[in-house]
Amino acid sequence: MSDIPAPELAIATRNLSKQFDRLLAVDNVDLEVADGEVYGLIGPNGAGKTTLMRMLAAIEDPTTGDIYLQGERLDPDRPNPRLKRYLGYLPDDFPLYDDLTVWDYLDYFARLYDLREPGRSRRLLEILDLVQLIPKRDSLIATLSRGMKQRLSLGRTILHEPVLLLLDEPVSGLDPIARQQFREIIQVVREAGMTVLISSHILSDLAQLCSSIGIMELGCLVESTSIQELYQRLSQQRLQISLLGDNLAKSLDRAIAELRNCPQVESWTVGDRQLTVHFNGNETDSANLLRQLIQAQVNLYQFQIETDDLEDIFLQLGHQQTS
Ligand SMILES: Nc1ncnc2c1ncn2[C@@H]1O[C@H](COP(=O)(O)OP(=O)(O)OP(=O)(O)O)[C@@H](O)[C@H]1O
Repeated sequence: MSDIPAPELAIATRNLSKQFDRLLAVDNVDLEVADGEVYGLIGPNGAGKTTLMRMLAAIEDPTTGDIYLQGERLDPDRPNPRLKRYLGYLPDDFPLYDDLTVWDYLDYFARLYDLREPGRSRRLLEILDLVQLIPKRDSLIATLSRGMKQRLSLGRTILHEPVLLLLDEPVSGLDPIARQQFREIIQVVREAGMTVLISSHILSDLAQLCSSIGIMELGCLVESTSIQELYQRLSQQRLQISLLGDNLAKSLDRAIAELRNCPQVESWTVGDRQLTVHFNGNETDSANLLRQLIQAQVNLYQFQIETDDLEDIFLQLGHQQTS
């Protein structure tokens, strides 16, 4: 791809690469993120996600290739102040100043962005409300929990009303409640029209948040597609059939005979009082199979359809390093 990308793409890269000495950290990446998307970037440790984000944030210069933000080329040799204003970048290791209060910290950055009063205080209050930190406005940053600190960092990132957010592992180390709070904020930000590129190893979070997913491996973007398309193409369906202990051997024989006769059954494994069946049928097919099992007097107490989630799909693709 070497065409000029369409302006409705919030991000487009063309043949983007980054070489560190002999290591090609980002290898010829053509990334496209449409306006208004939440795009999840996943991949094993060292795949090149942070390096890619740092180039998009204009912190790292590409070795080769081009970056377009909102259709406009990011020129590494020029300061690009307008493009940088589009962007809010939350790195994975951004320092907070422990002995400032929450308010003073945000106020400091608001001044750097040249926000003037009375708009500045209004914006700070809006941000504190969004990141659920109004009760903490006068607390020292040192006294905040990790989740609060991450929400404060996110608040700092969106102070200047960017249209594109780059979030590098923003939920790592957060507990489930803190992650949920973070997801809620991202939903609000998305509804406000921002485009979000987010990297994470917590794939269940990305599955809930993202409209598209990109998978990086050894510097290459090996998948980039909508989450629906990814599920349609790669998600497998399983039936879990749990058997009662009474007459278990007989039940198992009868169940296996029915599975053999069912054209939608691809294979099965037998566990402890449990059959896991790879099944490619629809709801009617599974209803028919259930009826057959009951008519054959299989002593079952559970018959459940399960579908691969994003983590299953990722592992299935062989990217074993992600937690
Ligand atoms: N400044 C640098 N100098 C030399 N090598 C670097 C530099 N920055 C990154 N790398 C290397 O580039 C590769 C990609 O690193 P990067 O941090 O982009 O991966 P990642 O996908 O973000 O990993 P993680 O999931 O662990 O954060 C790694 O092998 C890393 O060691």
